[in-house]
Amino acid sequence: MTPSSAPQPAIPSDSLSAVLGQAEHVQALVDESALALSTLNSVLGQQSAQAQSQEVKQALAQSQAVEEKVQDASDKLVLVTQALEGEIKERKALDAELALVTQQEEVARYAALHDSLTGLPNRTLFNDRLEHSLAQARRHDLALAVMFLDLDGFKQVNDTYGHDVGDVVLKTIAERLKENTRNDDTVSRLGGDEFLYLLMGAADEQTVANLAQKTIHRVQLPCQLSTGNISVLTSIGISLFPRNGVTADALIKEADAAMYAAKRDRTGYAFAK
Ligand SMILES: Nc1nc2c(ncn2[C@@H]2O[C@H](COP(=O)(O)OP(=O)(O)OP(=O)(O)O)[C@@H](O)[C@H]2O)c(=O)[nH]1
Repeated sequence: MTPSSAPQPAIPSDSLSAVLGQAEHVQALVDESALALSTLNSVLGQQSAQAQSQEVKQALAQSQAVEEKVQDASDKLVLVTQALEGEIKERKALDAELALVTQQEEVARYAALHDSLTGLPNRTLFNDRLEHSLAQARRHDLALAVMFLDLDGFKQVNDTYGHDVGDVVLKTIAERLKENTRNDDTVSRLGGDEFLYLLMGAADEQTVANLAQKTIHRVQLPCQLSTGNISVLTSIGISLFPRNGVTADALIKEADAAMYAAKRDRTGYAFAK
């Protein structure tokens, strides 16, 4: 993911740190040369002016001029190094800001696509995966099924034990549904006590019916809570691609209607007509 709002540094701080290392190395060499020249000049300068030959006087004057230049270069290098250090500090702050923005964008993206209570994919992500799976199913002539789950009498759990206990039950059931899901499949929480299940490559009706039966069984296993064991039942409606619809909306609608029939007739699960 490329964060859009984060400022982008032109040169990474690592590269600048390498340049700073080189500048410090040059600084050390220049300082060394300045010291050597200064020592030499002071030794030469200690001879009395009369004792100095014309050549020595000239060499000394040149050498002193070079010493001044080297010292000047050393002073400038100090300024360059300081500027580089300041730049690196700024770049590091920028890097940290960039990492934070990236992390915040990831958190926001996750939150936008998942249910906050159970951590399951939400309706948006489910729709996205269903659309994608439908495209694959059309292209490769694959079967696909949508199961719509709605817990039975869940309101009673909230009313009897409180909303917090209801939340724990929802999380426990979500965990079981997730464990029951194969890699290609997706289980999502639609909201409230409703879940959607996308089954890829559902070979035949009997296989889907078996999975629905297994899911009903897993959901109704007692949830062991500190307040005692709570069991909830679920009703499941199933729609098949392409028999009951060829779009995501149609398949979910048909599965929803079948779920109501299963709830009404107390059959556990029902296929869309
Ligand atoms: N604890 C908890 N309860 C929720 C949450 N979201 C929705 N509910 C409750 O879940 C219940 C769902 O309503 P219904 O599906 O009509 O309740 P039900 O008793 O299962 O009804 P049937 O499906 O007809 O059996 C309502 O009581 C909501 O208040 C949630 O996040 N946590």
